[in-house]
Amino acid sequence: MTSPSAIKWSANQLALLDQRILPNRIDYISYSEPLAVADAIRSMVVRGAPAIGIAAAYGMALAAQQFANKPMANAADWKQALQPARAALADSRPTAVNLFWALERCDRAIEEHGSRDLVTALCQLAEQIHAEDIEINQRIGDFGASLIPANSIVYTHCNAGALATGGYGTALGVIRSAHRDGHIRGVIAGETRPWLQGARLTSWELMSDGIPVTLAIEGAAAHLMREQRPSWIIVGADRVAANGDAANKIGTYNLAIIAKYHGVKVMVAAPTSTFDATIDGPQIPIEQRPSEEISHSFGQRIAPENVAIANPAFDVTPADLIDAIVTEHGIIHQPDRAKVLAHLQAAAQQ
Ligand SMILES: CSC[C@@H](O)[C@@H](O)C(=O)COP(=O)(O)O
Repeated sequence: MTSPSAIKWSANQLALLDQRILPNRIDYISYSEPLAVADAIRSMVVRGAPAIGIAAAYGMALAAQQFANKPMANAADWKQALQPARAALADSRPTAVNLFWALERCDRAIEEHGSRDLVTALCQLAEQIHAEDIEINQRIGDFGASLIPANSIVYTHCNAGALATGGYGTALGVIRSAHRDGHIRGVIAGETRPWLQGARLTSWELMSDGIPVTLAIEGAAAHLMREQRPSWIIVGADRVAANGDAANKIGTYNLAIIAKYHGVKVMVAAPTSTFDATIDGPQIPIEQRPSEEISHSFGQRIAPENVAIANPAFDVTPADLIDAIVTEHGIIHQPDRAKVLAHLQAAAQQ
């Protein structure tokens, strides 16, 4: 796999690959301030649900480093000291539940370590979350690939690749594993307005790995599904709810409806850290992004001044349009509440 890492951590320093300028420039930005990490998440320097969670964990490690030389009596002192950083990170992007999952793991580390070397503990935890994610994606990739028939064209949306995760990717992990198995004839990547993750990131990631990819605008999806007969739509998720509904990049719901009409199957590839068993699909908070992302393109105004703009960053695909949810623990076929909860219960026992 040849894509550069989205997140680098060495000698207790964080560097994030600036995904806003890919693929034209490969630049890393260094971070020593947790509030700057929150800004980096909000402004899409780092994006993709698992990568957001990993970056947030490193943000908490950086926050702890700022208090390395201040005496803390107990966990409550640490919690209070780290609260502004935690609040800023939690406020950065609302839909990706991996963000809150990572922050909750940090909360538990604070409780466990109290006044004992919490700086080291949070640094180690962030590194562990990062390393685990790569391994998890490889498992998702192999489970997902087992569903891809030989000689397949598959269709993906946004970027759920190495760039969106610790490495390897979720949806692109499935595609990587299926390509390794010789089952991929081609990948169609939807360009993904307005941030163009498909055009800028997915096509670049797949080309770097020698996986044949064709870039298309979203409006071509129905036409391409009829003409090219992909075997699967394969996407990632920002949050999978208890009833099996899945929030992912805006436009995923459209694709799932078009797929149903054309008899194309829909796969959601996501780690169990992307599940939120506390709510159903309709309760998933949907991030609304700034209107300038739609009214402007490459710094140039393209819509009339003052036009009303809707810019939801995600939509929710109902479970009955999803054929398989693939996690690091296996495959949930035709997901529903009972299957999702049973899968999570079994995963917790492993
Ligand atoms: C493995 S990434 C899964 C999702 O986070 C991905 O499909 C997606 O929608 C990313 O959206 P983004 O707005 O680029 O963060």
